[in-house]
Amino acid sequence: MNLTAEHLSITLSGAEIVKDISLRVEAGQFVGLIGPNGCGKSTLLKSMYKVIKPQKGLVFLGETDVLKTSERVIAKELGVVGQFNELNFDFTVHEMVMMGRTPHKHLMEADNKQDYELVAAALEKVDLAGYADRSYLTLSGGEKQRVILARAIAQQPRFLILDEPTNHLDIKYQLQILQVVKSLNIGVLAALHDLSMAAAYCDILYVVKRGEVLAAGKPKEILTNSLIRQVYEIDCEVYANPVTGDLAIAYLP
Ligand SMILES: Nc1ncnc2c1ncn2[C@@H]1O[C@H](COP(=O)(O)OP(=O)(O)OP(=O)(O)O)[C@@H](O)[C@H]1O
Repeated sequence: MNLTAEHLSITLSGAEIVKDISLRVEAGQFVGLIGPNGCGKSTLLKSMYKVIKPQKGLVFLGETDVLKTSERVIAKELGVVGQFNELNFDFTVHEMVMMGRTPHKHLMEADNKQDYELVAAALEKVDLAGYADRSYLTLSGGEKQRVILARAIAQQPRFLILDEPTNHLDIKYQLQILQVVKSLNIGVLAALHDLSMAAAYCDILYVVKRGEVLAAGKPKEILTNSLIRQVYEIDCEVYANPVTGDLAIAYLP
């Protein structure tokens, strides 16, 4: 399933945070959104998953007009892993992940065998198989992040939006989470901070600065010394990692 944004503009408290952004993620593609703190990545993503209403523009998930369709209908197709995963009430890890099944069920419909299997499989995927009965509030930041991803996996979405999914994660789980997400083989739009990881996992990158798309394309084609300098105001040298051949970046003093 593909996702498109057409000419999105978002003004918050009088400031134009997202300025006429259009982007497209094809079915099965992993697309990254990169750019400095405060450039508007989360705001753009929130408008695409209906938490913020844009002043202008359209969002389509396949043929569905997202902004005109109910959250419940969208949630059958779209999974979201947001940036902040704090709760006021406590749930067990099992209950948290089971919430991913809600969009597929009628009101008061009991959880069935398939729901239980999907929840167990999702927890297995994020390496939290033994955590089902733990209280969510007692988990570390990285464990919480993986529970939220498990919830999105149990939801069986056809598209996934992720806002800094590797926040809080140590290197093992950063790699694991991106691999798990990639292995789902669904369209993914993810805001990412680590440029080398974004280059390694994303088919296409959109580079955002001050609410505008500065560049878009294949990571190896667009991540140049001059673009990184322009976006992040730092000096660097982009090179091919001699061990892996992947794009690597040396940040210069
Ligand atoms: N409700 C709001 N009212 C006013 N300004 C806001 C509001 N929400 C966000 N902003 C501002 O919009 C800008 C973009 O924020 P956003 O969270 O989208 O950036 P980001 O690119 O995701 O940043 P980061 O990498 O730090 O997560 C920031 O300057 C932020 O302070």
